[in-house]
Amino acid sequence: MPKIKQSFEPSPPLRAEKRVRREGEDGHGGATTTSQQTLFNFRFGPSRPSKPNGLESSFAQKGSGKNGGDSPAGGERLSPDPPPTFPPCRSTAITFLPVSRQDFVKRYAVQGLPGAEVYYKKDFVRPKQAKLWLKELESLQEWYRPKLKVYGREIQQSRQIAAFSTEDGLQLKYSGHPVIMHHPFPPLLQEISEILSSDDCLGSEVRFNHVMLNRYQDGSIYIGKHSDNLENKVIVTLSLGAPRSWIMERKRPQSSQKSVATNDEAPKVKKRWTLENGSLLVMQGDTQRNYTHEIPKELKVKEPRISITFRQLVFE
Ligand SMILES: O=C(O)CCC(=O)C(=O)O
Ligand SMILES: [Fe+2]
Repeated sequence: MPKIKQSFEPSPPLRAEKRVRREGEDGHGGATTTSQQTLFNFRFGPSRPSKPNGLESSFAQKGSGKNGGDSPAGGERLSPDPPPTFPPCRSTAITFLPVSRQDFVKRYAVQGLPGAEVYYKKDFVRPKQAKLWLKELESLQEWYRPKLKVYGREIQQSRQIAAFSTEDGLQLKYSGHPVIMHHPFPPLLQEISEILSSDDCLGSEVRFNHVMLNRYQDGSIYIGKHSDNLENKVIVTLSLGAPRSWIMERKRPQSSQKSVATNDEAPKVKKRWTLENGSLLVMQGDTQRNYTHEIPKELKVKEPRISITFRQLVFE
């Protein structure tokens, strides 16, 4: 694959490109252009720093041609490059690391949220591509509305969800109920996950073992103020469809954490912005510990939205 220097616009991932062609022909939006530039917008910055902790990237190895394909000096090349190999430990013991690309974190850090580590890129995927992905995800068979127990009564959640993991046996509770977890990721989610975990994007050290989808039929469907479990070390949300408001609010400090000098509580911190169609949001670090988030009701919104939340679920 030819490498374009000074640019972080990756070559089109082959499968993603084929997929768009096929869907254009199917009439879902009719976009038949296959140029990467019209679909994705991963340009994060001018330079790619070296990988943190000296980790070797399995993605970087793919195109390096170093896996046995190099011939000895002056020697004849006897066999074609073998298929790429991966470090043997990767399939069983995956290392999870947060997003650390300096070009990304500097450029997309959300200001004004002390004690949180949040990044937002408004135009991660072209709006047309985001709509195509929304359509494809809507046809998944795994959507369901969990039943929740509220004051002893069973009610059905209005928001549809679908959950997937990379490994069998990953269990999760959702409002006290076991989540119906499927594995592996469906092809589209696997493709997007690989795009995110690439050196052209968030970095090959940023990997995911769980994805939770949320479907908001319209603005009457919402998600109340909450924090996700601390096991969610990194959550990367791709928003598809209707733009929706997003509110983050600092949790009230415990009384013991009040300023001793003034006995004042820490000032309220609340921030609201819109998660656009095709946008990318990253939450990591102490964000869940210190902040709640929510998507409020907005009755003026008439279109559906799907959020894909790629997660690093790590139980310590
Ligand atoms: O839909 C979203 O963007 C947020 C979903 C969310 O907060 C969650 O699934 O925990
Ligand atoms: Fe959440």
